[in-house]
Amino acid sequence: MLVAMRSLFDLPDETKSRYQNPKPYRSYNGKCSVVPLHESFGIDDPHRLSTARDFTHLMWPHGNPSFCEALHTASSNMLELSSLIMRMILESFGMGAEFQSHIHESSTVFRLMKYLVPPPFQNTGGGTLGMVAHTDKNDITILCQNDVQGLEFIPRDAQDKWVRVRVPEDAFIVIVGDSLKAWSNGRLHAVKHRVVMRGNRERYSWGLFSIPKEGAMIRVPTELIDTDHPLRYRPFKFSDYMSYYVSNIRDDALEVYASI
Ligand SMILES: O=C(O)CCC(=O)C(=O)O
Ligand SMILES: [Fe+2]
Repeated sequence: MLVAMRSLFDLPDETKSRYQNPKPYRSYNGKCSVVPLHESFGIDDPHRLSTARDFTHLMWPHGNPSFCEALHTASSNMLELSSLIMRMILESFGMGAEFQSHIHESSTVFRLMKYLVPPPFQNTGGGTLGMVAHTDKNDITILCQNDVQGLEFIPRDAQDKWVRVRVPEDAFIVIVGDSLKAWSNGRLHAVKHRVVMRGNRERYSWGLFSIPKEGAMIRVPTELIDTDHPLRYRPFKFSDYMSYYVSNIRDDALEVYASI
């Protein structure tokens, strides 16, 4: 996957910019003014071979079978892992029977990300922001990276204290997003995270974002409401929440949008 990603990000900017998609966080996004070190693509469902082929063909009209194979295989395997983890989460709440409907109601976005080395004048001890602080909006995210660290998060009860994650080699990171937080009635925490670049090596990361399908409703199941856990979120359509977020980017979007 890393070899494949290098070949993708090494393409000329004009080629990468051919990838446009009206949905948020999909189109090629390169070196924007807020986070100039960051470049990314978001591809819907490349575990479907036809999607992986279409994307590959757009970037390499003469073909690039090894890229296509890497994209298709990584996204298929990470989808399997994501489904397994989702099944474990549902079972831990005694709701394993919901798994089939969850699968039926989800789709995926596979994101490919590169972070450049900060320029010398910015490459100081504090580091340079590679991705702004956010919570993921989807259900769960599975991330992989090369051996360049940079991910930071705020632990659940530590107001604004950023902690650096040291991701072991070949490990996956699993992040709960706002949708799963809302569905679980706040039992699961959607962690705030960001990327900070330090040092002199480029960082590559790639992730599978499991997303509620267009039109899917996020509704707290009655089994997860009791006197210790009164209902915290009203039912909402994921796509409406996404539209709200995109036009009102704010840290507490879920609470403002859906809390009771
Ligand atoms: O690059 C990373 O490790 C983090 C990416 C991330 O948080 C995201 O795409 O939502
Ligand atoms: Fe994220």
